[in-house]
Amino acid sequence: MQKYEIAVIPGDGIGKEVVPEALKVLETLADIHGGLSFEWTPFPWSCDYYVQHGKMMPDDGIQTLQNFNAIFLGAVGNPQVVPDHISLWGLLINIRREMEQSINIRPARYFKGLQSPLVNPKDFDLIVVRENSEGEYSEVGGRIHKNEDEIAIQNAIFTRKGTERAMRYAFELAQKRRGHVTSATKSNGIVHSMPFWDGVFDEVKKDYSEVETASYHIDALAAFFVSRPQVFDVIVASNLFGDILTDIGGAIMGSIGIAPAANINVNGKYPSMFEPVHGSAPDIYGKGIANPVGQIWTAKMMLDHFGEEELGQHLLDAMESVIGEGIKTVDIGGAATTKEVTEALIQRLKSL
Ligand SMILES: NC(=O)c1ccc[n+]([C@@H]2O[C@H](COP(=O)([O-])OP(=O)(O)OC[C@H]3O[C@@H](n4cnc5c(N)ncnc54)[C@H](O)[C@@H]3O)[C@@H](O)[C@H]2O)c1
Ligand SMILES: O=C(O)C[C@@H](O)C(=O)O
Ligand SMILES: [K+]
Ligand SMILES: [Mn+2]
Repeated sequence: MQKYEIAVIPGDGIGKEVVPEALKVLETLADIHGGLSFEWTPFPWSCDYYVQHGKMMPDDGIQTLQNFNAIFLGAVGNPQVVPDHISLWGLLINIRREMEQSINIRPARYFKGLQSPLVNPKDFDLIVVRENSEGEYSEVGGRIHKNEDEIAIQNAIFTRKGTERAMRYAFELAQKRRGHVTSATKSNGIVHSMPFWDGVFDEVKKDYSEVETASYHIDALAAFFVSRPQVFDVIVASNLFGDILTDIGGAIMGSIGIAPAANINVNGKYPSMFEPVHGSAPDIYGKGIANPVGQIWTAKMMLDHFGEEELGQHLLDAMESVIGEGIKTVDIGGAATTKEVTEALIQRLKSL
């Protein structure tokens, strides 16, 4: 019996609604498989935890998480209670950095049965490799003076190691896919880091001569995600550019509530973390209507990471089948609740 020990952090808002649903689905898959099991260890780290303890997670939180095979997280953020930069950096970004989850992979693809807002959605199937540990996300800088003299300085950090690591990951992924990598740049406007980014890309691509490449400024690329997503295979992007592109990826599929993600530790020192692209969605929290598909597809990425690809494929097939029948939440044009979607999916998994 293969056992996977998973740290579960539902977090805030709809994270608390969709994570339990995804766990039910994973339990069903374990039963179907017969040879694997999950042991869930929940952690209440969140904005509620912050209100009680003055921090998002305990000081030894990272050490605690080290003992698991993976971390399964919902979403972080409740801006009415804790400023977003405090909650994000106190939990999500803290884990990404401390646990050296330097790559964030985020697929988007045309999904049967989903109503894409694109008038003519071609059969797109792309994956964004987002640099996840540096770039525009940096605590280097500060604020000085007050009022009209106030100054805010925010430095971006681009290391050769981190940049090359993201790019090599993208090229190796492309070798297993359709053999194309697009670089997201902005070297016309950002005069130091982005010409550097382009230079590293030009060097790295020489090692993957069979992979085709393209490079677009992020503004044009964002527009191409809308106007012709089908031309892309793998896209490599800095932390911020990747963040923005992947919300667009969700939107063109039909809803950001569907988009999955995996924060990958590539050096094997720490577990990886699985959490969907979307946030805590305070505007719909508590109504029971959050789309669980992003969290459930994220569970599929965790199964793939464990090498349980067949089980992951079974889950994806069942998801497509349920959505195709119109059992879906309001954000993608249906009327089902979070729980109704999950229940239908579980029935489908058992019957397929
Ligand atoms: N990875 C994360 O944990 C993460 C990601 C993004 C935002 N956040 C945080 O979440 C909070 C809200 O941020 P935001 O509003 O910018 O982004 P968001 O992703 O939470 O919501 C954006 C929009 O998408 C909708 N949406 C998101 N997920 C959905 C789902 N599963 N089903 C149906 N609709 C869904 C929301 O209702 C909202 O209208 C903030 O505190 C922010 O910092 C956290
Ligand atoms: O900015 C972030 O990385 C948080 C969130 O928007 C995400 O995409 O995970
Ligand atoms: K999330
Ligand atoms: Mn984001």
